[in-house]
Formats: sequence, structure tokens, C-alpha cells
Amino acid sequence: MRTPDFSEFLFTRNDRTLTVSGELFRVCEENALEIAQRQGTGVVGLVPFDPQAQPYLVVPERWEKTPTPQRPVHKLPQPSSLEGIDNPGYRQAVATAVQKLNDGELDKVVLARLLHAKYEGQTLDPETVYTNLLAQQPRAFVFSAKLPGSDRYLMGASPELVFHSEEGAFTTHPLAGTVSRTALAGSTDDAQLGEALLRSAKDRAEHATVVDDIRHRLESLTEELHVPAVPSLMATPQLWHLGTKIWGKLRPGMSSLDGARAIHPTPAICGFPTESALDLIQQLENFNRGFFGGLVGWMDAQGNGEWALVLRCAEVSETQATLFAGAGIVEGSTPESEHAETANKLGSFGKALGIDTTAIAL
Ligand SMILES: C=C(O[C@@H]1C=C(C(=O)O)C=C[C@H]1O)C(=O)O
Repeated sequence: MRTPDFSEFLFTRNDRTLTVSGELFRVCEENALEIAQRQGTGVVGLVPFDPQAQPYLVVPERWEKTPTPQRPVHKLPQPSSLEGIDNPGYRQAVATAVQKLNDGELDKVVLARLLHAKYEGQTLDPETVYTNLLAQQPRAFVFSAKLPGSDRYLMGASPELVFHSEEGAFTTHPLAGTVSRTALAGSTDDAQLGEALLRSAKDRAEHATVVDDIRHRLESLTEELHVPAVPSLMATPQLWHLGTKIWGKLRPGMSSLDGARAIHPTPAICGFPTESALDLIQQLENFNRGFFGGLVGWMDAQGNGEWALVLRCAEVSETQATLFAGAGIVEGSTPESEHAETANKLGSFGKALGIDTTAIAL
């Protein structure tokens, strides 16, 4: 049975959670703000990874920001089957991509894979998955959106801000370059893993590709643009990332969604050059990303708002969860290391379900 009061859209940042209620009016991007103004609320929704595909944007009848619920982690039933822990097809795809990178066809491509958890004879409660994510990933953008025309929720705990803007002042915080925090968080070994990532030439080059492309795309849309010369470390409970906080001032009349759209999909989730990476993803991934790698967020009727990257996420129903994770493939990547990196990324959502995504016997 579905929990009756579990909102169809939730977006949590720190101690505040945005929830919607009442009717949800589906809108197109062009008139979304006008309708939000009339309704006296705002716009929430999802933009797919494919920049040409239709976004799912709604103006809710009511919306409110409430204190984020604080609940202990709840143990969920173990899945009756798990498919995709070991994914030889993914390793093969990475090997093919590395060949193309070596041939100079492109600089970077992000390849993703899936993990399917099925729950036969037991019920997975989406709301409990959400509260587990909140408890385990307190610094992330934690979101849940009921997918249109289905009984599934797209949920996740994303560490990556694609675009925040308020009265023209904007921030974007791309992440690219990752290492797993295998040592105890806060220990010397843990800090050393982070420091090694900061010094890694491979990861720095991968990160620079992302920042350069974002800078290039924002130049003509901004009155002020500040791009730090070097990345800094960003930690999730599972991983270290390289991140760069870029900020400035948008040209008048641009909404937070306009800003996010201008840089989406960044090379952090797609690759570079964008068109070649999009083509290669379509060739090598054996599933449709849908909203994975897209945008999730909200904006008020003035266009101020916040859009995060749809990452560390899964499509969840009462009978199954399909988890998504990808990794940036660059020169020097290996099938094994990218398989391991995606296993660790799957682990951030896996933890909310109580499943080990790295238990692979090679
Ligand atoms: C693709 C994912 O993460 C992205 C890829 C990263 C990388 O390759 O280093 C880092 C952060 C994200 O931009 C994912 O979590 O699924």
C-alpha cells in the first residue's frame, strides 16, 4: 500500500525540505514562470539527461518548505535478487571507449551502468528509502519525484549542484575526479587519499575539461564570472571528489533553469566534446538514461532556484529498485578501475537499501 502522505516531489537541502501538495499542473519550459506566478507557487521537476528530450516540470497547487524530518536509519528487507553487481558488459564498454580516446576521437566520455534489486514477496517502502537517504547523506541534495504515469519514484542523494541563482547571483559546483574513501572518515589515511586525488594528473585533467567547458558556455550569459584556478576537495560519506565552485552574475532576465540548461549536460556527466560523447553514450550504454544524469530542482515565480544533478539515485517502486552510476572515462582509465568506481558510487544509494554493491568476486 502506498503511504498516502508521501509527497509527489521532495527536495531537501540541509534542514529544509520542499514538498508539494494538491494538484500538479504540468507546464512547458516557456510558460512555466508565468503559470507559477498566477498560481502563487513555483516550478519543480526534472530535466532528462538528453538535452533534446522533454522535461517534466510542474507548477504545484501548493508548496511549502518544512523542517527536514530526522529519523533513524530503518532496516529494509533484503532484495530477493540483485543483478548487475558484476557487469562484464560495462568493462567492455569502458575498453571500447578508451580505444576511441586513444585514437583521439574525443577527450572524455561518462559511461554508466545499472544495478537491479528485486523484492519478491516483500514490500519496499519508498518513504523509508527517502528517510534513510536523509539520515545517511545529510549534506547532499536529497530528492524524490514520482515519475509521470508510473508507480515509480526517482530518488537520490546528489552531491552536485548544477545551478543556484538568486536575483542574478549564481553558483555552479561541478564535480569530476573521484576516489573512494576506503579509510576511516577523518583519519590520516582518509586525508591522504584526498590529497593524492588533488595531486593526480589524470583527475586534474579530467576536472579541467569540465571547468573549461562550463566557463566557455557561461561567458556570453553572464555579467560577472569567477572561476577558481584550481579545484578543491569535496567529500561525501563514501567518496572524495575534485570540485570547483564557479560563481558570478547572470545577465538580466535569466532564470536558474536557464542557467542550468545553458551548461547541461556538463562534461561531468556527459563528456567532451559534448556531441561526440552523447553519440558514444548512446552506442555503448545498453539502457536509456531517462532522468539519470539530468536535473532536479525548483524555482520560484521569479526564477530564483536550485537545480542539482540527478546522481547517486534509483528508480524505486514497492517491488524493485534500479540504481544508476557512471564514471568519467579519460585517457589512462581502465575497465577494472571504472567498474570499481561505479560500484562505490552505487554504494551510496545501496547503503540506504542496506545492500553491498561492491561484493564482487573477479
Ligand atoms: C556519473 C556520476 O558522477 C559524476 C562523475 C564523477 C567522476 O567521474 O569523477 C564525479 C562526480 C559526478 O559528476 C555518478 O555518480 O553516477
